[in-house]
Amino acid sequence: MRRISLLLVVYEIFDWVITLTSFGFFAPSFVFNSTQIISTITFEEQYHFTTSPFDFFILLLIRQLLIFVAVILQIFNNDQAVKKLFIIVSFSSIFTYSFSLVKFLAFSEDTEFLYYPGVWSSVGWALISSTSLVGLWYFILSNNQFNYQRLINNVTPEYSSESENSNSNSENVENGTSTPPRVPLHKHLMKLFSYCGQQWQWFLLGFIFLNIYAVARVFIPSYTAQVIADIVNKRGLSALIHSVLVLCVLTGTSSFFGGLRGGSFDYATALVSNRVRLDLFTSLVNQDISFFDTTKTGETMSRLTSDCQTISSTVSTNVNVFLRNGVMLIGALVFMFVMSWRLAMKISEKLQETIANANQMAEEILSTMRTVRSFACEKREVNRFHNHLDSTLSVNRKRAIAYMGYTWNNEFCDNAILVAVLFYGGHLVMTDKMAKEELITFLLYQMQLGENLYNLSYVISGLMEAVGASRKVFELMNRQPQFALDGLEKPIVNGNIRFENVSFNYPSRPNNPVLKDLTLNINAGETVALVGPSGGGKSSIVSLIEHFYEPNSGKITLDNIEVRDINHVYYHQKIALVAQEPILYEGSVRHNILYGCDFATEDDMLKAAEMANVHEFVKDLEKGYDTNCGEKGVQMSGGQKQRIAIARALVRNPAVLILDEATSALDAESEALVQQALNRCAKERTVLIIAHRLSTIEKADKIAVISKGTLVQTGSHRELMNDQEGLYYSLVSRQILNAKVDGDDAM
Ligand SMILES: Nc1ncnc2c1ncn2[C@@H]1O[C@H](COP(=O)(O)OP(=O)(O)OP(=O)(O)O)[C@@H](O)[C@H]1O
Repeated sequence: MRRISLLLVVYEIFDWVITLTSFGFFAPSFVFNSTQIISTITFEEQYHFTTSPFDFFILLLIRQLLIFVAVILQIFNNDQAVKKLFIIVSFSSIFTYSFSLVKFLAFSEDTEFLYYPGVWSSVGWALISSTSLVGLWYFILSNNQFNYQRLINNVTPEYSSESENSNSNSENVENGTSTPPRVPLHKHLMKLFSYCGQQWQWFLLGFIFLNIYAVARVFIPSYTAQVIADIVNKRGLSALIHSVLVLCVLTGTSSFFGGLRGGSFDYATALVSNRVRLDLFTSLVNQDISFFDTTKTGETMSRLTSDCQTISSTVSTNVNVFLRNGVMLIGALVFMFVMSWRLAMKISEKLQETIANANQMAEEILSTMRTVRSFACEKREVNRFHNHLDSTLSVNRKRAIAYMGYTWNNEFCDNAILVAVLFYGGHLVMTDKMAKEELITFLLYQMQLGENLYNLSYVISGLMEAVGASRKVFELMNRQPQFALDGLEKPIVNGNIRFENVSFNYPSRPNNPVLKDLTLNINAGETVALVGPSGGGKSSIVSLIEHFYEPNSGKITLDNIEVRDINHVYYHQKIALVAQEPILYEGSVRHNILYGCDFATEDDMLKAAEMANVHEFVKDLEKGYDTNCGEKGVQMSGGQKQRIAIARALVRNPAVLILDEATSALDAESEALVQQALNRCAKERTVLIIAHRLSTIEKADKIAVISKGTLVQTGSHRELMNDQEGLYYSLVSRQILNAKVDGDDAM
């Protein structure tokens, strides 16, 4: 509040001093005459529109009155009135701007006035103050979040700031993260432009072409007027040909360089787009796994595709348009449309959000079409998608209304100036104070000015659209993972894994302890089976060994070195996981086996494939190891996928192999093949298996029974079966361990 008041006082002092001092310079010299000020504001001299600067005094009083009312409203916190006043402020600024130009034209009726410093400073200050008043208002609004939010919410009622905040807060509480502070607009813009800055060579080249283009364009109205005047005044063919030729050269030059400019900026846009996408993708793949537990894939995809496209194309296009117009018109009516920008920004933010929701839903449904079809839910899903599209449409409707108001504003400004110039210019021509061609030239420049103003305001709203689209993108880009993968150690690994008093809960469920003070030792070379009731925490132990999460307390070590201190890439060469549902990528069998293992040779690959029983089926395929696995491995059977996944784990010759119910989804024959592969590779390394099949468990050197996040029993099958009171015994006898087995494999 203090800052705003100080700013207003400074502005008021400036306004008074410059406006009144200008009156003291209403003479063809730089000599200051204070009596001139008195005589102007007290009407001592007779008022005449073309000679008296008294109008500027009236404009000053209007501005001062508006500021006074603004301060009072601020004091009384009357946000509704603040909002309404802004419309008056905008119109007063548009009026001041238009009026000052007309007044300047009036002064210039007598060319002597053009030598009055007071004329220039009065008109100049009126133009500056008309824009700065809106700027000042913007400052007041942006310092008053509550007012601003209310203002926005009046336009998009279904997105009330309260519900928005509460939603994001509850989401964040779930995520276990705090709400990221909203990045100020200027920082946001700086970041946006820094992306353009990285491609400065292309923008510079475009800018050079642009300057040549602009210089040629600036002369076109003048020579167009010349051609019209030649025709109207019947100056003869040679004069006409001369003017037309000059016009041809000018238009040719401007078109040629205009094209080069366009091409350069277009290429720069593509480069910006690449950079933004790459940075976002890099940030995403470096996030901790808990981020992916709570973030919807469709939404992230939408950020990566449509949002990034909006950012790069709008920013670059606008840099292009802005430069083009800025070169042709310096100092413009930019701040006039502050509200339109803010609206454009907010609406675009909402729009991207609704699009992301619709995309997310569509992706989820299209990738699970079998389930949808088997439950005959097509119609239901179409309706759901329709609802999402409706929300997008409703935001689009708001945008259309905002755009309408914004166009009215622009058109009004443009046409008001045109009518004023026509009226006054017509009067000058009729009274022989101006030549016809001068008026035509003036009008053509005036139209160009209008077009430039229009384009500039378009730039601003476009930029705000980019800001809206980029908020979430930058939020994701700037998101710091909850823990860094910055370990440096590269020890020689034997494969001893220890959990020491480990407690853990998932960040998305802070109040749900998963592991409680768990201590577990897995010796190097041992095969250990984790068993226990569903939800007991077995897979969570694996996730912690994989370093997907960090424990809340306690230590997890590999050969006595904390997992977090070991180099991330090195660690995952030594520890390999075959997950319950093996994930294959689009690409050849070879590509999938060698995934993330650049150091392995073709021989290593073949050895791993043989050990995992992959070779046996690949050799019969027409393209062998070059056979495509299809998206997510759809072109492979379950057993084949599983075996390729095992080969992928083995190719890095890991010291620790983790198998998460790796054979549970297979039929007996495939299972036998996979099992054979596993038995083969269990030698010479530590193996940790989460298994429900007794046949697998029995063979383990040690069985760890995990229940409700604690280790309740350890020992060999025989030892554990001796304890008839123990959980293991009851699990086995209740046949829970072999619940997923179809008969003969069971105990
Ligand atoms: N990504 C996750 N985010 C939040 N909670 C989770 C997550 N994964 C598992 N949980 C919860 O953690 C607890 C332990 O789950 P975990 O998968 O480790 O059990 P499990 O012993 O492997 O079970 P099962 O034998 O059924 O696979 C459960 O209550 C589960 O709901």
